[in-house]
Amino acid sequence: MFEKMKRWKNKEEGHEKETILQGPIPAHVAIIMDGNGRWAKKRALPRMAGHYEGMQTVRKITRFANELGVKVLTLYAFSTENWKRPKTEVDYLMQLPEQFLNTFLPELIEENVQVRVMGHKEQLPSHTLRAVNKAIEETKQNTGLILNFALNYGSRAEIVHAVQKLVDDVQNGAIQTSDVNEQLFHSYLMTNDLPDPDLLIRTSGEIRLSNFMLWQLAYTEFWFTDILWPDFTEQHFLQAVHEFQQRSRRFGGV
Ligand SMILES: CCc1cc(N2CCCCCC2)n2ncc(-c3ccc(F)cc3)c2n1
Repeated sequence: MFEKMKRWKNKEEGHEKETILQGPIPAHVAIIMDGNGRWAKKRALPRMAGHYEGMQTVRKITRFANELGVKVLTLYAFSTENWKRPKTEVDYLMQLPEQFLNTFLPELIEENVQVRVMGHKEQLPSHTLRAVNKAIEETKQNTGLILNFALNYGSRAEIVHAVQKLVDDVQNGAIQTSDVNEQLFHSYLMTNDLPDPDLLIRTSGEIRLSNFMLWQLAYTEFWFTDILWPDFTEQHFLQAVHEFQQRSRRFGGV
């Protein structure tokens, strides 16, 4: 009876962190942080207010994932397609890394978090690049959670760039065509020293990958939620990890 009541409580009120910690914790969690504009629109606020609130959720979920023992947290912060947004919005977005790091870098260092950025950094505004490079440099010795921001990132561009480098290496004799396999190809990707994501979370009800980590997500468990990113909480994160723990993962086997 007690166990039934406890299961009912977990189902009704969410999952206890202690219960989740008894099961496998996904080593690499990737999140497509969607719904910031819609969150603002629902409140008759400018879109930038949704991005600002979404940034607060980044801090909250980073702390919590680190507490849970997640090893890598990859956050899709800006896609190569986002440049098409209005200039005022892009300009606002491009100052968020500085705003986030100016506020939270001391806390990230305190919590032993290592900041990384994957994407085509060379196209970022110099002020943005300066801020992220400073954070990368100041946290590169940290051994806790790897906080990996996908910034000006597009998976198809990543794959094409990997093929170009691989073809160059075959042509200059660094490798043979017969050497090429999935493991070697992975070494040419931006995530070459990271494990593939075990769990992908996408918020705001969109059910698509949006050109995100197309190679790396081949065996990843997907968890989609209607929750808008600014409203995403530790409890939602626990729910996603709980569902991850419930799924038998077969990697294509039986
Ligand atoms: C450049 C676009 C962008 C957008 C953004 N949003 C807006 C869209 C998604 C929701 C989260 C808030 N955040 N939040 C943190 C960063 C960030 C990036 C790199 C870094 F080293 C430190 C922080 C961020 N970057």
